[in-house]
Amino acid sequence: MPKVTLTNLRKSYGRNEVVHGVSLTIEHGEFIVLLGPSGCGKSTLLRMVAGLEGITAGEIAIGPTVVNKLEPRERGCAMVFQNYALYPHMTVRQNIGYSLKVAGMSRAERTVKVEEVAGTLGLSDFLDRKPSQLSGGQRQRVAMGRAMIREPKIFLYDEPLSNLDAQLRVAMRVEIRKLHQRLGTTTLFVTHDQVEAMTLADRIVIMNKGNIEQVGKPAEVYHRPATTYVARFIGNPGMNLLPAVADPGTGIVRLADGQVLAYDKSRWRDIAPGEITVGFRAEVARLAPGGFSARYDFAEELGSAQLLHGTVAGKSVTVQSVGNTGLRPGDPLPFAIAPHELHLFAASGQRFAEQGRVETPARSFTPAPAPTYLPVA
Ligand SMILES: Nc1ncnc2c1ncn2[C@@H]1O[C@H](COP(=O)(O)OP(=O)(O)OP(=O)(O)O)[C@@H](O)[C@H]1O
Repeated sequence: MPKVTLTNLRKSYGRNEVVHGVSLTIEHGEFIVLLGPSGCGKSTLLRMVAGLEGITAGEIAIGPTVVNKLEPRERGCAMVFQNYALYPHMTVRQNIGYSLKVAGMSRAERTVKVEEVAGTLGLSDFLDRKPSQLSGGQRQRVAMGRAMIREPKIFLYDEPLSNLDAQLRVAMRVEIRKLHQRLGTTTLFVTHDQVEAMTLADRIVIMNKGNIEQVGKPAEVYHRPATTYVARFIGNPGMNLLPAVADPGTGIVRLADGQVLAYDKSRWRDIAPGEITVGFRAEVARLAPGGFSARYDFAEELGSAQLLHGTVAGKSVTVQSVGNTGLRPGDPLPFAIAPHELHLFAASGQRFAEQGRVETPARSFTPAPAPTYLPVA
């Protein structure tokens, strides 16, 4: 499986530049997710790799070959679209086998290959149905089968799960991940859904207005967001971000309402005194009387926990709690945050530099005690 190298890739429509010089290497066999809000240029980037859009400047290489001038079919990519793009008058068998037929493969050979791919995707019982007789998830599997049968060097997915209901999306996510484990095909997957990105990707590329904001493993972008944009975009809810004034001498930050938070002074480098943004995740705040305090607004029930929404220094904050708090709107919402859980960003939105190597926090894991069995009498 080849690697894909994008070098300083630009795209303009008329005078409007929508991709501003993107460079990215997708390693051999890697699953990369392009993530960003609507209009950030992720589909354009994918379509440029596929050859469906021309490029304005820069270079795309698949393996050692620069493919800028190659036709889509010469690039070895197979694309799966959001709307499936199946032929409605053809059966599942014909849809999956169509590219082999066009390539002149015999009927007998085609039958073997189509049945093999259909088996992999759990479609064996539907081969003689038309797309209109299938569920959304089954149609999407046919679309994947059509891509797979060409044995592409690269899979390109453009929001393939957007038209599916929530449960089916989760099921298809698992199938796509398993398929990737089995085939190891280099994959570029576009989505605006950060949960999809976190669960599927080897590495996530977070895009903002035609630029790459951060590239990293899911845990990296979650635990060490490079900018406030990433901090807000990744995680559900996104990171709490509050404007503050830093005092690097004492290692505290002061919010607009005068409340202070202490950060880990030994960790952060080059914190200039003055305005910064301080961030923390909802799940690291502990409800604690006498701690830092917000005004309680309302709660969201998640089943396993509650998200408590409040206001501090005129900004919204969200903290997680387990169990019923009995709080009423307007009550104080007191909580504490350990200094090492705070993230510090410059006024520009860039994360401040940290000392040495900072590991992604490891979750402690305590094995369950071995079960004890009563002797059978
Ligand atoms: N054919 C076109 N002509 C002019 N502008 C275009 C064209 N295609 C896309 N754009 C613009 O390029 C920008 C990037 O579009 P793109 O479709 O890549 O975004 P996206 O991140 O994939 O968004 P979405 O999730 O909504 O598909 C947008 O501002 C869009 O309006």
